[in-house]
Amino acid sequence: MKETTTIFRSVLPHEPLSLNEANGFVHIQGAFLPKDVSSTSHSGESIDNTFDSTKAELSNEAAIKEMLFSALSVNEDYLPTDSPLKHLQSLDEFSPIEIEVTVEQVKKNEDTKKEMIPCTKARIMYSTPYIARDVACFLRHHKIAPSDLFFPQRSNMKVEEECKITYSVKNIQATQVTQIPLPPTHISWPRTGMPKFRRLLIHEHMYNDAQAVETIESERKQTRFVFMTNIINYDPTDGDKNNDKTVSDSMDSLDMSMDIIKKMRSDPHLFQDAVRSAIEPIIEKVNASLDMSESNDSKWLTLPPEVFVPAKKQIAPFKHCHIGTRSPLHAQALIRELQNQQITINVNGTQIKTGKLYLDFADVTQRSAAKSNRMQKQDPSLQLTLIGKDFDLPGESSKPECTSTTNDVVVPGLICIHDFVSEDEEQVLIACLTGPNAPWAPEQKNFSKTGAVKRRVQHYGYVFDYESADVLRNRKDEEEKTLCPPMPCLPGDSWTKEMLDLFSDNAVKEGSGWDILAAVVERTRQTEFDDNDNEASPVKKRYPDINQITVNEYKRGQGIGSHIDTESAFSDGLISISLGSDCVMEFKHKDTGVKKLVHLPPRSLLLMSSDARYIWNHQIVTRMTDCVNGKVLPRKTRVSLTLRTAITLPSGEGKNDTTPLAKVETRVFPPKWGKVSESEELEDEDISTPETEREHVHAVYDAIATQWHHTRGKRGVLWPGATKFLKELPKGSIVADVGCGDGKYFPAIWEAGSYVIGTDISEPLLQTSIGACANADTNKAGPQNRQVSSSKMGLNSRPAVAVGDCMHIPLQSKSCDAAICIAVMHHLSTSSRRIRCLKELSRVVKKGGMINVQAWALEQESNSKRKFAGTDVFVPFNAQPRYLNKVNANGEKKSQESQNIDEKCKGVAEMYSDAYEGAEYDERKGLVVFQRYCHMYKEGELEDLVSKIDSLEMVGSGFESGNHFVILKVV
Ligand SMILES: O=C(O)CCC(=O)C(=O)O
Ligand SMILES: [Fe+2]
Repeated sequence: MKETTTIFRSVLPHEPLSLNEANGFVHIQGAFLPKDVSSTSHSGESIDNTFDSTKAELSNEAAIKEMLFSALSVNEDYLPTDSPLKHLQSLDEFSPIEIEVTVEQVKKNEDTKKEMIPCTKARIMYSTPYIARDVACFLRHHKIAPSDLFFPQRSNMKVEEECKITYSVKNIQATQVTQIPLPPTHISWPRTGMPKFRRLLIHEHMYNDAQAVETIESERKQTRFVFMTNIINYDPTDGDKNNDKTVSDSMDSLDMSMDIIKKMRSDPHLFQDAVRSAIEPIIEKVNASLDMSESNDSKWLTLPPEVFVPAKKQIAPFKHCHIGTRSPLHAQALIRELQNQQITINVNGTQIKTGKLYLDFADVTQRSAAKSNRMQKQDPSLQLTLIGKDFDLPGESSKPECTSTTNDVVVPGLICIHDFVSEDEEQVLIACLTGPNAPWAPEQKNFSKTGAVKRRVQHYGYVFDYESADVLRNRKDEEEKTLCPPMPCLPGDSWTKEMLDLFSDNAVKEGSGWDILAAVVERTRQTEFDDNDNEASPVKKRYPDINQITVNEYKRGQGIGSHIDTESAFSDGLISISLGSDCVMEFKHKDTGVKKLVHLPPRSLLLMSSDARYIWNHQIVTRMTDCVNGKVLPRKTRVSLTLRTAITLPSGEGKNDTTPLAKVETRVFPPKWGKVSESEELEDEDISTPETEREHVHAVYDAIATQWHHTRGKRGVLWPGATKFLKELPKGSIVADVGCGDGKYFPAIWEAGSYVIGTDISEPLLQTSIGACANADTNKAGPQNRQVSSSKMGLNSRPAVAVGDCMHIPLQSKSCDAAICIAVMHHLSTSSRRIRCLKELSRVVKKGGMINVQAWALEQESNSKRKFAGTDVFVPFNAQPRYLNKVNANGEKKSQESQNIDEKCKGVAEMYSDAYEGAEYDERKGLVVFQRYCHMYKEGELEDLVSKIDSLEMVGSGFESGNHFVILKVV
């Protein structure tokens, strides 16, 4: 960390965090000491003072820094399950950026003034103040002792052995600190950034308790935040060409051209200014009634309130805003005057009538505090006392993010079966249907990049064409490549229920989502549904002809407009299976308009038949939460399976004389769009790079290279098996490290007395493997040094590295004595490419030479935080924009050089998600989330591949740290 004279101060409990601050800092104290400084160990035993600082390569402070860095960094798997740190480490971005450590003597306490004890202080820098806050809260709330931080890793920590660090028993004291000076007055809040708001819970501040009010007043002075919603109910997803013309809650009187929406989208200040001028008169009225002579604070009361508008990317960007007021009186006046009102706002000269406004108090205090408060009971009646004036509670529709509840819904023909799918099945199904092999309908293949979020869909068997509202085998132009993927089916027929369950259990173990989908379809076809429509003579209903699946993915906040599924396209009996999230489906009678709200829990099956299918519209309203029997259920990503029977309808005849279309099914997984080649063999020969790998492997590593090296490579956690393999090679071997990445294994190869030639397809990653050359003069080969130092090597040389694809390793045949290929094969997406990689390894290694291949395993240890729900999955990587390569304002990649964008970190993060395919922007954290394609190897799978190659002999195989490995000999 750079020397700095800037003073750090604690962040106050109610202080809004500043987005001006690119980094966040946590200060921890009083915990861990090198043995030579302290006199007793944490267990109270006296310790030997054998610490020899001349032996240690690092100073005490540097050693502690090293350990802290390692302990607080996210490390794949090496923390035991019971470590409290596991919780914190579930996210990559929690890795510290810099740590500054000082060890000093401090007075023990005031009474024993003389007694000085050693104390360690560290200031840890994180990428944003929000992460720093999370870490500080975590350390405090979990009462983390130094031993919790370090002990679990002892075996992995050479530094610890060398430096003999000892621990005090006291918990680590953690505070969030900042360099930003306190605002000069209590009335200011950051104007340039958006504070993170949350709803203010009534009981939190107990406004009806005079004493509490006083305390809060003195703490937070006069600032109050108000949330206002239903301003403009414009939802950009409404315009989709779906069968679902969204009948959102939009107000009837809204008469607004797309033009003004476009203008507002390009300049959110227009909306902000419009709201600000609309509320100004109310504030002025309050100000006029105030006695300005009363208090010193009077001058600030006249300051205007601040309007915070949602970020551009929000689904309903002009629906709500937050208003920061200078006084509780302002806030109350706004809530009183505007509650349930429709007002007219002036956007750049255009008059827009708002919906019925709903306002409530909001806050910017810590989320964790809010969370614990939320556990306490809430009394909704307090809402009225709070505002201090009787007025009608806003109607259901104007309540933000919440629906009302309906118990015992009766819609004739509607049946909901809970737990139709098991939790295990659900997990694997979701991983498969949202994973790398999912055949999204072409126009919706990409992750959403703009505000107009499109629901992604998949079709199997028949395409539902949203334009013609009909079912088609292929899309309009009849081209073969537009043939829709067939439905996955079971092997053979005559499946009993027991056989189905067994089959599905096994598919769960094998991570095969397609088999589970096939089993769930068959289970549905076999289900006998009660007929709640016809209680007098109950007949069971069955739908054995189901021949079409539509998969809908609803990201949080997405929905589907009110509709009745096309009658001429599908028979009676529509089935919707919900996965991943609760949701409320709204049914509205076609003629009477009667509405019924139905709660669909995850894993449930909903059958719409007879009336429910033909005379009730169904809809999922776009919103973030649902309210079921008084309980607010936040929505998560919901994946639904709509199972239907596509039909031909002879003209002129009734809906009962329909013929189901033929089933189109397959056992070739993953089902794909287009004509499936007759001979699978032919396809197997193809080793060209699939798009999935380009976007979700190559581009990702190029983009994240710097961070990868910084947060993972540098810590140099090596698989012991690989190190052992290297040690056993004859000294002086030339070792090809295929897919060497940032050269994590280079020092180990050197230490084993061999020479390395590293190849990798990612040039930026390869750059980091040679970048540490400048450290050659420190004479150290260590985790910080990828290559070998001058003293050890006799030469000031760098390792030989080359950019190259493992499909064509850029080395001559038989040029190496051995090869390692670690964590590479799990990024290859076809079996032909996996076989080719092994063939290439065997080609470059001499006869008799050894090869070590390691790849991620489907089967993870029970204590691992990694769990893979399928064989082909996306594994997210949270990237901090500051590490990413440069992009310009249009989201185009500019160059490979990495840049420092501390200042504008948050603001530009969005651009990165535009520049990189398969990356999404996490707004809350200001991070770019990349999805890495991974194929998880089942036990024995590597061995099977090896057996296909004559020139390779299996010498050993095994499992370590979540990976399968094979040791091969070239014969
Ligand atoms: O997602 C759902 O549950 C319903 C989907 C639906 O109504 C449709 O695809 O027609
Ligand atoms: Fe539908």
